[in-house]
Amino acid sequence: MSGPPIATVLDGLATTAAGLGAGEVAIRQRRHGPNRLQVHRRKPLILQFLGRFANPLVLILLFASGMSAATGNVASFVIVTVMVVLSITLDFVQGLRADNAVDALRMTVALRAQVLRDGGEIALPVDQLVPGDVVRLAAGDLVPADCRLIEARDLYVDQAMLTGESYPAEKAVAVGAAGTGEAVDTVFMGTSVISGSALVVVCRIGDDTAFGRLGASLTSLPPPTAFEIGIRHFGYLILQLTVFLVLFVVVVNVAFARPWLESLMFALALAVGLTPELLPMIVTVTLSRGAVRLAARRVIVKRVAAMHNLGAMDVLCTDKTGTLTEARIALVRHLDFTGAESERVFRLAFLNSRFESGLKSPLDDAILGYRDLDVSGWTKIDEVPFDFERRRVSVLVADAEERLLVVKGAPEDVLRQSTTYEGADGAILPLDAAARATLDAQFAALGEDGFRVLAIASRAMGPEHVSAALSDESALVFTGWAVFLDPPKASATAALKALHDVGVAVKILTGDNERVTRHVCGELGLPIRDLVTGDELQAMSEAGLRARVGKVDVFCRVTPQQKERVLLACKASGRVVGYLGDGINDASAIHASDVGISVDSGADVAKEAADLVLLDHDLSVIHEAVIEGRRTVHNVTKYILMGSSSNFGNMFSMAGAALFLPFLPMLPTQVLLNNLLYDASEAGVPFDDVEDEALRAPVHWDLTLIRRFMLVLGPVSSVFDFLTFYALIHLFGADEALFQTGWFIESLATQVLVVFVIRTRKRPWASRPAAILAVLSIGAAVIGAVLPSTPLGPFFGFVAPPAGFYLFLGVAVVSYLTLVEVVKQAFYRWLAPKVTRSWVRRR
Ligand SMILES: Nc1ncnc2c1ncn2[C@@H]1O[C@H](COP(=O)(O)OP(=O)(O)OP(=O)(O)O)[C@@H](O)[C@H]1O
Ligand SMILES: [Mg+2]
Repeated sequence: MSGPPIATVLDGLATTAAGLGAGEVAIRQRRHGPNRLQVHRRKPLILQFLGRFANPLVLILLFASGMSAATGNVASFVIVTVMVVLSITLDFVQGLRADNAVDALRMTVALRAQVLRDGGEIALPVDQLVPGDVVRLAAGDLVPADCRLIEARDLYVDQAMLTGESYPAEKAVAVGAAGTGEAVDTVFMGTSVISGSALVVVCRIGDDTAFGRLGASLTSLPPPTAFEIGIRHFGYLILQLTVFLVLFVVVVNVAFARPWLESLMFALALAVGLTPELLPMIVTVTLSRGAVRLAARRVIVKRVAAMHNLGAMDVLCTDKTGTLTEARIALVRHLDFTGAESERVFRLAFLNSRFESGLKSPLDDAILGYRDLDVSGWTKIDEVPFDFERRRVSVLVADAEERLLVVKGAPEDVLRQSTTYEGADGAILPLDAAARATLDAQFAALGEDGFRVLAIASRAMGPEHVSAALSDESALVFTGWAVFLDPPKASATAALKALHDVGVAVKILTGDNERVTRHVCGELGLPIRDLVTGDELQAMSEAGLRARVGKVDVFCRVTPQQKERVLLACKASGRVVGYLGDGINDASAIHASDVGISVDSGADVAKEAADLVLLDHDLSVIHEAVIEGRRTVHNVTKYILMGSSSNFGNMFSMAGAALFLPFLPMLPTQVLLNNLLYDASEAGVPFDDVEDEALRAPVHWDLTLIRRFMLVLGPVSSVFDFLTFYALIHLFGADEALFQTGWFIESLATQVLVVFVIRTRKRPWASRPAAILAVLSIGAAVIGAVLPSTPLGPFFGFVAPPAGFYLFLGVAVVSYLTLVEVVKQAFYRWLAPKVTRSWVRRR
């Protein structure tokens, strides 16, 4: 890793064990700035705004209108410019407000570090760290900056993010100054603590870190969701149509030897009209609105794009502790081989939990919280930290008389390493088949009653034994059971039912054993069709797992890797899969899922990998999040269906009209005004309501549906346009200006008001639109109808239409909407594709 050696950077950073004082922190904050990466900072607002103009269509349009200004048509230039600026501003302001809202929410779940300052220890958002801060690291933490170790115990970090090495790297305080190199006593930003603990001093922050200097290359964006890909494909579809229409119009006009500049501007205005330029804004605003609504339920959406996957999610995998059970685990018994309460068992369990320095689990908290014990006579010599493969933890401790390796862990795993047991009066007896059978029966009985159990074992060590290793965890003496109660959560049953009712299947992926899990499921009324254990999983082929995974409701005694494997198999079988978990052992599964969910109190690595963070560890809010996700997909789809049917039909007929009319069917500025009013009316779509029926099942983005909708309803709109042409010319004897005016009014009214039909699959009157959408849509239609008769009219080249025209307009609009309604009903009954599972996001 490049950059100045950390030792040099450290010079002059006088740090005491008390941490920095407030005054010093302020000075350093001013000098070094926030501990944040450049790539995560936003561009200045003005650049963001100007960036919106860097759209080829807009540029050509501005250029062309500049040309026409040069040839005398200044009004057109002014109108085009104002319209472009207005439209971009509408988009920009709405989008910005949405982004700000989401950012503010994200801040509330920002990662925090345990920092020593002013003699105390506090949790601070990591961006407030300065060089010289003293930070405490524990298993599951993300390293917040480049730091040098002051103290470390069995510290292993995952540096794959920086070095690509997938195996854990051991870190230790360097002994002596020489020859340390940079890596062994240094931990880097972006890496994570796998096990052990440390006290470190911050040396480099933000862009000065090794991670920061690698720049944007590493902090690559997550792969797009299927919804994002779908939207992109929709963009391509529109682009093809646009190119086709523009070329068509230009060729026709050139063939008829019409004024080329005006023809070009007309073609460009059509292109602008066709482009769903509001789409990004609609998507952003819809998502952020969803995120804000969820925040009220104390669910923070970290990555808004995941909302769509949430709407499509049909399987939710979850861990057990804290989600399905109360997080408050209690130690209730400490039993010896005979099944009697034993002080010795408690003392060993207590020693183990007390001296264990790695990952503290709720089980440790339960042991330490049970009763205080004086262990001042004991010193800790070494430890073999807990990991989720071994499922046990050992500490090597000594007092005046003896030196002991104390082991506690999952009964299966501890018993496998035990050869003897402590009998009633402290006698060490061989763990023969009969004794094992007794223990198995005890363990089974406790599990049957829903108790979680850890086995406690020990091994006497000689004084020459100064460190503990994995190989010491053998020939153990089984001592007894620590028995815990982890009662099911009262609210979980209702939460599970709510999810089931809206088409989300729940699977449990737990590191705990089968009996306890069955017991919890029984209490919660969760049926188990099929159950697979980690050992069975190990023997299963990928294809075998994929075929079976759909019916398996519970996976137990699974390792973190197996959790991830189950998730990937589930995804590969065509499901959109969420994962809810809070531990280090859940991080890779969260990462592999379509919707990763964690809790605020969870491990850093789990929070970091998650798309959603729950402020309360509560399953019931997931149901609401799912509904919110579905709502966003529905509202974005509405906008797209609007744009691709009615708006598309209008632009299409305009291009067609250019064929046989001796003049332009609408002036370029009128086309742009039409488009602006249409856009303004659509700005209400993100706020629209979605009927309950549409929220009852997972929703999938479906380009086939959109394409068919376009092909069926686009022509319906065109038929009406041509009827209007006919009426204007033959009923009202329209000249150029009246024709353009009449068609402006009619096309705007139809394409804006059709939202009331398209927004629902039900009858329009059976589903009420949001007030804002109704006001904007009706407002746009009315403005369009009235504007030509106002003093502003002539400015746009309009004339006041005769009274009879408005009668015609009323009839035309009503019959158009009726026809669309009839076609819509037929479409959803016969033509719409049945729900496909084609859009599963793959990472
Ligand atoms: N601190 C500990 N000391 C000893 N053994 C432990 C400790 N924590 C966990 N274990 C063992 O490891 C097993 C798996 O851990 P844990 O239950 O936390 O996994 P999990 O997958 O997160 O489960 P859950 O779904 O209940 O959250 C436990 O059932 C227990 O046997
Ligand atoms: Mg867990």
